[in-house]
Amino acid sequence: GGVADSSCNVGKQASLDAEIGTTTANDDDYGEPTNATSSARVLYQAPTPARKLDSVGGEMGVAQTIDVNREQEIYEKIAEARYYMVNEVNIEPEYDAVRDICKNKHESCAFWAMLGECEKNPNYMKLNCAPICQTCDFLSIETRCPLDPNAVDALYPGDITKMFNRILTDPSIQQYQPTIVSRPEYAEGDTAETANYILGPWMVVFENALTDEEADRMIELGGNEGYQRSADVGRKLEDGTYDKKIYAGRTSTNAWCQNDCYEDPIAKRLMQRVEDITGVPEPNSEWLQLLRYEQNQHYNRHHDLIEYQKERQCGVRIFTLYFYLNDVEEGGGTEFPALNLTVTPKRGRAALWPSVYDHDPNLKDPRTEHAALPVTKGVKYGANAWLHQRDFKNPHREGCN
Ligand SMILES: O=C(O)CCC(=O)C(=O)O
Ligand SMILES: [Fe+2]
Repeated sequence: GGVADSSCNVGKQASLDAEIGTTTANDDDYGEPTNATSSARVLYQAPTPARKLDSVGGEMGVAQTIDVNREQEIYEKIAEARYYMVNEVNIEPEYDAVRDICKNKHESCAFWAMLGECEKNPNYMKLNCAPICQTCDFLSIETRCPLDPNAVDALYPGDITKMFNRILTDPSIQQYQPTIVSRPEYAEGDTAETANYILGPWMVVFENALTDEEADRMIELGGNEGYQRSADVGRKLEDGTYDKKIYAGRTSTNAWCQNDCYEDPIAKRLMQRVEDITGVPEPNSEWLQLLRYEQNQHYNRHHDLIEYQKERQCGVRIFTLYFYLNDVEEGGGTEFPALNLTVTPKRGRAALWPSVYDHDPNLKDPRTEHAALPVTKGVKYGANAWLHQRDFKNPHREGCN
């Protein structure tokens, strides 16, 4: 089985593509950007027609077009880039991972670099004109998105037990009606005969995690954002990010509670509740994933933890808080095979489980593998809150994670 796709990479390409539209330059003086709408590319096409020399810079990716008015400066840029590629990138071991992918991807890279765009529009230029900007190192996500050595984790060893004990005792949380379904040891006074829970990882079901109005509103917000076929984590790409893959083992549709949904007062209240219940700061949470299963749709046995995120700024997923948003006519339970446990969907209910061990909160706890059983009658709506060791939202906006 795979793992549920995280919203980690969503929107990255779109924002990179958008960047180039903001590249501006002054008509009379190439050096000074203005707020004029003309892009460097448009500017380049007038007043003198381009002269395309296929041989110039072609060994560093796309051959560069030469503007006859700025010929000398563009040739200089290309010569400097060649020197950098031959004497640094092709030799130094630190470039091993990026050497083969460091290419100028646009014919105007040298022209733009001559205008100072590597500094003015770095997000686009450093990725798409890396030889000319001399930023091949930027093509590896480890370099582009370095880990902060001072970042604080949400969980250290022992914190999961503390958290669940707080959930069971803190008066402000009892309104959500937590019941323990699994815990590592018997509570004081309980025995195998009297306990109505199993021995396993910590797991709690809340009978009243959200009101009917809140549940209905979340379903409606998902509809507004638009439900699309759910994906899993796919292949690793050249720059260290991951593809998404559609597969027959996960047939639901989902929406992400970003943008308008994220600003909705009821969605905001729910995100705040996730923080209140778990104590994990809101920025550590992915945007709520709003799910819709029609008849026969399901999600095969899988684990929510995504291994590669251990090395990313957000860290691994540590908890899932899963909300059931409607009553399902038949089927659609969440099955935990290792625990011999199935949570039945019911509007207002939620289940909370860790993806990691209490003694090592960066290590996957395989006991919380689970599946969404097929809906056999009716429709099922749910919502995933996936909580990470560290800040998820801000790195995501930078194209990291
Ligand atoms: O729909 C469910 O019951 C569980 C969904 C799930 O496990 C997931 O989306 O990762
Ligand atoms: Fe899951």
